[in-house]
Amino acid sequence: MGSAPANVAEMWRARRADGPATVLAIGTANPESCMTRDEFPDMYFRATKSEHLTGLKEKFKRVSQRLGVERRYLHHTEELLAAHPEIIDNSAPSLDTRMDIVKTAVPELSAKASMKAIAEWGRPATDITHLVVTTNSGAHIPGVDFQLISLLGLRPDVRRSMLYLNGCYAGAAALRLAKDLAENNRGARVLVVSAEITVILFSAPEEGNFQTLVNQGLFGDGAAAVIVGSDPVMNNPIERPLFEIMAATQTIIPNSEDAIVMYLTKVGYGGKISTRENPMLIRDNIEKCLADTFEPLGIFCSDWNNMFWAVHPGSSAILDKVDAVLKLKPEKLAASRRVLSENGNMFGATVLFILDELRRGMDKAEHGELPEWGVMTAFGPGLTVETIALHRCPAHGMDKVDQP
Ligand SMILES: CC(C)(COP(=O)(O)OP(=O)(O)OC[C@H]1O[C@@H](n2cnc3c(N)ncnc32)[C@H](O)[C@@H]1OP(=O)(O)O)[C@@H](O)C(=O)NCCC(=O)NCCSC(=O)/C=C/c1ccc(O)cc1
Repeated sequence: MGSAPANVAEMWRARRADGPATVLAIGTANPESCMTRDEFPDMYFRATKSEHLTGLKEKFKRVSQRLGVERRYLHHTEELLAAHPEIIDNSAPSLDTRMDIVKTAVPELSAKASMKAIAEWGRPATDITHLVVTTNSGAHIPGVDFQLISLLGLRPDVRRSMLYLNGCYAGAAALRLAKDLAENNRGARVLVVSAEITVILFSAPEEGNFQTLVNQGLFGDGAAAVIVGSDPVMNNPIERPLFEIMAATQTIIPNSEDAIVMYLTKVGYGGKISTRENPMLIRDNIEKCLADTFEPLGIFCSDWNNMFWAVHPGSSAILDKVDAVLKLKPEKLAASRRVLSENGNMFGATVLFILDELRRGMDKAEHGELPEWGVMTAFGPGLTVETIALHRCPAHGMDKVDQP
């Protein structure tokens, strides 16, 4: 070696960021077509030629009322379903058709959300160093991550991680991965994308199949993009830090492996969601997940109302149980309920929409009302729980750190 080698420990430290991973920008997008809870049953039973199932349609309306979804954006319009009759036939092989649809629809929706995030961030797309993409809608190689390089004009050497089929915890899992990437690679800027097009889950109503009713009343299409990086640049151009990601954990709820099971079949998704048990399993385990995430930070919270909340709204029944066990005031889950009501459950993208909703509160001069510390939590197959400790960034300069 020509020059004296640097101390290995110093070399290692120099490659790592000084500060925690920070959310620097958020963008969201939905398909154009929107259906309200009142409009959807007529379309659904007409498009699937099921209008003779009048009792089931009334039951579907009753179940839909309980799910907490007022409107949803769906890529599968009545016209698209009419053009692909195999999708409405529960016994016809339709996986190829569904995969063809999501192959372009998911990257396009992902790009729409990403462009918004990049525009807000204010730096060129070529400054993105890492890409973490997650979807349950498809399983192509090269995947959505690859398509985004040309759609967004990213560098060909952007380091990509594609997470397929992570269920509803996918968005939080992607954020957890982005945290590690940002903190372990000085100067890294990670684009996180979570996108869902639920045509993969569409099926016609059937007597005795309650699962279908829940699926068709609950899930919606959307994409969210978040830019994560440590040590925000404070000049030329300025980066605007929103939330510091202070801790991120993942755990499995004991004895819950059968609670949500999904798999691809020739007719799209198959599987089972234990609709009665899931709210209870989450209620009984959430406090331990919170303690395991916050206590290593030295935060022992005595009143969870002192935090802001981004809880994945699996359905309103799940939010009700979280509310009850943590004794939360009604406004604490307002962002989760609003996103569920306005978009449906968009799997992994949902918590990122909620984060966007929370920061909009900050932007609307409600900054003082958002507590300094907050929680993101998401649930999915496993049952897997992701829990993230968030620290709201001060509008300018540094807040002193208070215990919640
Ligand atoms: C809306 C539910 C389903 C029912 O609400 P409820 O307040 O308990 O309602 P009721 O007890 O009044 O029941 C309403 C109707 O539904 C019926 N029902 C009530 N549960 C039943 C029942 N399990 N059987 C069959 N009839 C019933 C009940 O009999 C009744 O029928 P009817 O008297 O004719 O009006 C509610 O329990 C609920 O929201 N449960 C939680 C749903 C849930 O687990 N969500 C998790 C979403 S996360 C997720 O699914 C992820 C998916 C995923 C996706 C993609 C991936 O790649 C991976 C994963």
